Amino acid sequence: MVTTFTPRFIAHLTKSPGTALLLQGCQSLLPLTSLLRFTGVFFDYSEPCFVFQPRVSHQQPRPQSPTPSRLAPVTAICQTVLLSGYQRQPLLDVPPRLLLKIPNTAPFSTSSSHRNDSSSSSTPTTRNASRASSCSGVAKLQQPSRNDSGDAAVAEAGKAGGRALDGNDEGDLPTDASCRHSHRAAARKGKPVMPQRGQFVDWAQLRVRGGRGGAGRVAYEPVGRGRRLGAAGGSGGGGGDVIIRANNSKTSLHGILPVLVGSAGGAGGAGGRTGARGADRVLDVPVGTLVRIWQASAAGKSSEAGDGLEDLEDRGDAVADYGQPADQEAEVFSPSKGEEESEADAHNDSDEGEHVAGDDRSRFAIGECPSLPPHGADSLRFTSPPTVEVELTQPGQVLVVARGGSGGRGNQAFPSLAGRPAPSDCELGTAGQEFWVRLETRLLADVGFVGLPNAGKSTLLSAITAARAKVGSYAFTTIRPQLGTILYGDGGRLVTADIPGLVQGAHANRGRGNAFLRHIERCRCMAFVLDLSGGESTACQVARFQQTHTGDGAGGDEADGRGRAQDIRPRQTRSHVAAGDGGDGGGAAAAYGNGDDGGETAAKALFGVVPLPPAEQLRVLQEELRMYNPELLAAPALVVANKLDRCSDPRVALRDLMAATPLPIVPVSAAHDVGLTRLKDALRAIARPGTEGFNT
Ligand SMILES: Nc1nc2c(ncn2[C@@H]2O[C@H](COP(=O)(O)OP(=O)(O)OP(=O)(O)O)[C@@H](O)[C@H]2O)c(=O)[nH]1
Ligand SMILES: [Mg+2]
Repeated sequence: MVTTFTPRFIAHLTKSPGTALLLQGCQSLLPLTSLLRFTGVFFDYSEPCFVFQPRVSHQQPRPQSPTPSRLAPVTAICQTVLLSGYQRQPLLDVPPRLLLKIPNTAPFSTSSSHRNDSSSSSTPTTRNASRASSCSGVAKLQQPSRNDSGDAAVAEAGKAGGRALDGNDEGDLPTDASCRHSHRAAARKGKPVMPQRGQFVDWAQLRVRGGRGGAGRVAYEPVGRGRRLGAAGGSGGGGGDVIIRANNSKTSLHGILPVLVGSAGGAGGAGGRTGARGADRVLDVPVGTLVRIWQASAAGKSSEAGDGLEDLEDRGDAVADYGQPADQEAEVFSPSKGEEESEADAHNDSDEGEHVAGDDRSRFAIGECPSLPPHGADSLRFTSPPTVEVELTQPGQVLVVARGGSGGRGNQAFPSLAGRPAPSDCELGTAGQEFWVRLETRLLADVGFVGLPNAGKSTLLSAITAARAKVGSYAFTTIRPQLGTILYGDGGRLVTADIPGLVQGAHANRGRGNAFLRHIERCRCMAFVLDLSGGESTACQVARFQQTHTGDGAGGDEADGRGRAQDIRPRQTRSHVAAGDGGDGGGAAAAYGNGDDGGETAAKALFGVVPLPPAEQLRVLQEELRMYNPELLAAPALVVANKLDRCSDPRVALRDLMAATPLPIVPVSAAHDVGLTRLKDALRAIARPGTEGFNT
């Protein structure tokens, strides 16, 4: 019996919850890096070893050391991966329950290091050696789920039984510095780290390259007695494109590979045959994904980044033809209604990086970004505005992000002069276009919980759904949106989203507000979660503090926003307030840090806790939404007056709140399970009017 490994299969394995990769000594990290690229999961390259221990589902794993004979196929597998490169999906045939081990005796044999790690002072080899003894363990790999492409948000959340889709703790896109940090931290503790399937990942960045065109052929018409007749060498086929397609069944950008390359075109053949066109590489993304494209102009620099492309293919003369300012819209095509349905069905199983045969190209309505002068900047790694910015708003919309190179001409295409021998010239194919792409998506939920930090949104989500959101008595506990599903007795369900807390000035990206606000745009309705006691709603003070001490706040470029957002979480280990040391907003907000009380004491010491009346909280929130996008306020909404138990005089507080807003108000205590049934009915009534009535 033989188990077949494809990169997609490996990706499935690594996405499956409970799947583990075990790290022990490695012989060569080169195969390792290739495997990792295929899986889309980046581990710290300094980790000394990787063990893949696949097992057949009905059999128990057999913990044992690999024998030399078992080690043999590993090399073959790695070589297959390397040789096939990114051109084709290699098929790796190994016996089941094979323990794959790459001993750590050879030096680091590639110049590639982790993306953005090139500045690190210690070499991978050094770090590798220093940590070689720290890792051990047993790998458990599960068979992938066949139906991995995911359903709509409702189904996804429902399938998970309200399981948290957030990635608060571990497992995220490989390109995030903070994620790498957490990987390292976890790995130091001997824990394998990998993304959890179903996590909501709202952005990804990757490099795309069209496939190289096939080479032309030198051939001649059938010869007789050594005589050369006319030229008959065909031209090479064009390289495959890299295409991004909006897919209704996708809800997250989870598991997107960091590099996508179209297949190379086939070489020309004798008898004037043109080479086959390379297969397209199609990346399915959720509907509503914003695609930003940067020209990969700094070829040398990007190769330093260690993505390994240069090892597999000559860089050639990839011509960047994106030069369009971001405010101009690129042309995107949508399929007709009928096509859309059939497309969705036909590609339900599609995954990131799926190859689509050249013949199928006609089935896609392909939109192309217009050709414009190349951008002049040397490095466009998300430090400058994107050259193209497109939002895929309709299911089935496709965008060609990198065109494949054209095939080289065969000798048949060269002019032959009368009386002269047939031409013996031919051309190589040209390289495909190459770009950096950043994807951003927004979650789709029925109800979004919007509130200041610490208002109790996550507590509420955990109380009314099966999701287990992280709760902390400090601001910015939640830094990524999280989904949960409310299940009703009659079978109804409602997808709710816990949006990270907004601070005053969020519309100007303070406290990474833009990244959070854009999720609210995709919520059908809103529940403003207010702290009825007002005591812990220190967000406004945080913003004020940041403004005073940094002049800038915690906002900033979204490309590094995630790292900052992590920074602005309190540092639990700090025992005193580090006021005023923040070079940026993150440092300032870290001033909250104070282990036991979650920073409350520190906040009080800094600001003096002036309870923020619920009506004022609501005003701040609505103002931020209005400044960000006035249309948001038109969405159906209600007010959740949380922390009823903490309020000294709830009647007065509620009366004041009712005087301040016409919105329905539902008093609850999420922590003490008070008023939650009523809240669920109220949420249903605004999200699905007519299905349930309620009174406030
Ligand atoms: N007494 C009381 N405390 C509550 C209630 N709801 C939440 N809390 C507490 O309030 C604190 C903040 O709760 P979270 O759910 O983390 O607040 P959040 O709005 O998600 O905060 P961010 O993620 O920072 O935006 C925690 O200490 C909770 O235990 C409640 O109904 N009563
Ligand atoms: Mg929270």
